[in-house]
Amino acid sequence: MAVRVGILGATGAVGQRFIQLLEDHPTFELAALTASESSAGKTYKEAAKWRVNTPIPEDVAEMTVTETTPEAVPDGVDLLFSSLPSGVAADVEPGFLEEGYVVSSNSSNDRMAPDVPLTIPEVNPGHLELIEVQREERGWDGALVKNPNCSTITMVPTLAALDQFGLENVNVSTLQAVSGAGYSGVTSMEIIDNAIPHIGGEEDKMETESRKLLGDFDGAELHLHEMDVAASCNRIPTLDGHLENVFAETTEDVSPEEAAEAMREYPSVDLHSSPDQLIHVFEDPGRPQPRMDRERGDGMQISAGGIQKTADGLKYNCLAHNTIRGAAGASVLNGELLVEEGYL
Ligand SMILES: NC(=O)C1=CN([C@@H]2O[C@H](COP(=O)(O)OP(=O)(O)OC[C@H]3O[C@@H](n4cnc5c(N)ncnc54)[C@H](OP(=O)(O)O)[C@@H]3O)[C@@H](O)[C@H]2O)C=CC1
Ligand SMILES: N[C@@H](CC(=O)OP(=O)(O)O)C(=O)O
Repeated sequence: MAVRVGILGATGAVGQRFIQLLEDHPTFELAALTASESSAGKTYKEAAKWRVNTPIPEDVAEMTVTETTPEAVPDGVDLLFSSLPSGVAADVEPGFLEEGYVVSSNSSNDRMAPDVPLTIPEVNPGHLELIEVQREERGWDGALVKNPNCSTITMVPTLAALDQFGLENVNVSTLQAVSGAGYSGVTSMEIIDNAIPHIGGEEDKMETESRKLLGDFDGAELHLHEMDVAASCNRIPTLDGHLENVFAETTEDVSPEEAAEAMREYPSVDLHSSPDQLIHVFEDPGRPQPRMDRERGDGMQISAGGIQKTADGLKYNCLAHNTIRGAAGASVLNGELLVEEGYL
């Protein structure tokens, strides 16, 4: 079954990744591209400054970009991927949901709303059932699903694997690539020969979203995981791939070997964009590294390594591609889950 999809914010950095990932997708057929008023009416190749490392698909290059309104989206589109700036998304996403669209959104607005599923299909697919609560409370026929922040999604699968040992406190320090800030986010003068020890809003997102992702949904309400999470977020001069140093305290004693096995064996799911193995664990303590490991599993696999014991638990490093697993790929995977679960 082909599902006709659209991209809200299709000309942006994440929008371009969506187009790349949707080329030759077995289920999704791209039928709508939206952006701001200044791009509307132009062909995609005129409107977008294409910066992805594969050519614009020829058919997409000639498609006309429309305004980001429900009326502008052609008939027959059922699923929308959203990569709008979060302030814009907060204003316009509800209009699409009221018109009955299913929206898989990468934008950060509403991620912590109690009736919005924040999902990683391999970690908490059951949270999708919050859609029923959402429809009841908001009175719309559509469905809004969010994927987490790119730094959060890099760490959470590894924590999900360790949760069986009783996660109590988690501290994490990040080394984040410049693409996370968008093409014009940090200037070369700011970042070359430098590191910036602050990324606005990022620490709070890691501290809250991770507890929601690992929380329990009881059929009516979602209860956050009880662990405490403290994050320190840093921008470094890599292009893509967020590397993170995690310190996890557990109630049970766990050896590095047991932790590595738990991560390696943490199950993936049978969806097109999900890697065969969710977490690759390196023996070499010098891995993972952004340049060498971000493309693993077509950018969808999480890498981990350097697992060592601490007084109260473990420390290790993890890494993921921030604009694929951390953004567009995460939304596409959520779209595949929505299809699998019958929401489309
Ligand atoms: N860059 C990244 O790696 C990551 C980004 N994100 C999040 O994804 C979202 C998009 O980020 P990114 O792609 O970098 O952003 P960009 O600025 O590159 O792209 C923004 C997109 O939104 C459109 N847009 C802007 N304003 C409006 C408006 N008023 N009405 C309709 N469309 C509008 C733009 O269209 P136009 O070209 O016409 O201006 C463009 O298509 C953000 O919420 C960001 O926080 C999340 C994870 C990673
Ligand atoms: N803040 C992230 C990217 C981002 O836009 O995150 P979010 O999806 O939470 O808005 C980074 O700079 O790497």
